[in-house]
Amino acid sequence: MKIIVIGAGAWGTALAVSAARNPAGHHVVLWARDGAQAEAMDDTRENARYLPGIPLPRELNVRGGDVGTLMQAVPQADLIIVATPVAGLRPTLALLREVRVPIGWLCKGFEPAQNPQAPNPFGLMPHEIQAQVAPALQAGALSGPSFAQEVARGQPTALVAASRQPHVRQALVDGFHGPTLRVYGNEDLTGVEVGGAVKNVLAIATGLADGLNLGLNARAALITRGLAETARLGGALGAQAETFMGLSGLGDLVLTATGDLSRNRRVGLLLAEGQTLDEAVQSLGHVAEGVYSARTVLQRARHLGVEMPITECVVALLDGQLKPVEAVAALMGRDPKGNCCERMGAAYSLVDAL
Ligand SMILES: NC(=O)c1ccc[n+]([C@@H]2O[C@H](COP(=O)([O-])OP(=O)(O)OC[C@H]3O[C@@H](n4cnc5c(N)ncnc54)[C@H](O)[C@@H]3O)[C@@H](O)[C@H]2O)c1
Ligand SMILES: O=P(O)(O)OC[C@H](O)CO
Repeated sequence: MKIIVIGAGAWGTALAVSAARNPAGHHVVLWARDGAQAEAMDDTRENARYLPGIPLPRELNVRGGDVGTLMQAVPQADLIIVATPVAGLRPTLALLREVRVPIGWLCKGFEPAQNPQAPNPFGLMPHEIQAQVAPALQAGALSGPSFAQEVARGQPTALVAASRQPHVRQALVDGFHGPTLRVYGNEDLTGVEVGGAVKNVLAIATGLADGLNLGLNARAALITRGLAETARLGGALGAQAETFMGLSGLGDLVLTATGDLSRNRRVGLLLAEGQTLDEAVQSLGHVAEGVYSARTVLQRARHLGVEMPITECVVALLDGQLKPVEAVAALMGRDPKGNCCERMGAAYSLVDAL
């Protein structure tokens, strides 16, 4: 297959490396918007800025800079991957709107509201952005628990190819399934996108709780209740409940909330250390989508009448309305409702210990 990966951040580079090493013998082009970055990567055979220490295989073609050059290469592709953050999805899909080969995006997040004055002021999920700017595309998402560094090193990983169109799912499987990377199809694109976006918000919360030494019990409570609020939002948006028990739901939530390679978890840890949000974001050097998605997730939940208490606390923290210790107290100190064993009330003593 001929595969173009647009976006040479950590994840686009890792997947391009993985596809180029695939025994199926794909022809892979990795395209960076920064021409100088592309040249440096081609010279040194390393993405020193976003994925240092991983040699780029000889088979991987690195290109960049001129969008015209990219658009010349596009007609020869069998599969196009948009590897930008959510912030780059809208313009990139608009550029590709006439393309008729399968397209997959990798970003995990909800877009911030474009125009707060509009009649429907909510930010969108990736597939909703596509429906708006490029409705005729054959498209879907590649998601699931996957740190770029591990995929690039060839460590075993399982992903989800989500699309309502079976041939798009198949193209994503054909492009990336291999000896160390398993790719499973799922038609529930909404569920996969909700899982991928909300876990980033929840990872900020677990990073914060871990940074304040609340302990492993609190972390497990946050993950469990976080999964419950993710599934509530997903259900209200039309997702299937079982998606949240799979790789792109529970799987990605556990990885991101507990794995120290996570940039979102790192934001929570840095805030707990006393850094400001700006300092935390700057020091990452990579995108942490939860920072940009949290408000939209909450807006959509409120609009649908869905309760998302952990997301509420993360938004209040990011907006500076709560200090880290106050956010954690708010997270853990909710009134128990219904079945109290299932509620955060079980963790009250952790707050008292603060
Ligand atoms: N890194 C991972 O392990 C991983 C795994 C799965 C999914 N993702 C998701 O993939 C997406 C990309 O993550 P990443 O790790 O590659 O990020 P990164 O921070 O490593 O790199 C971001 C890349 O996007 C480019 N970029 C930034 N803003 C842009 C814009 N507005 N338009 C176009 N390009 C832009 C940058 O130049 C850079 O090449 C995110 O949504 C992330 O949640 C990342
Ligand atoms: O580093 P994070 O927090 O952006 O998470 C990366 C991946 O989404 C994990 O699946």
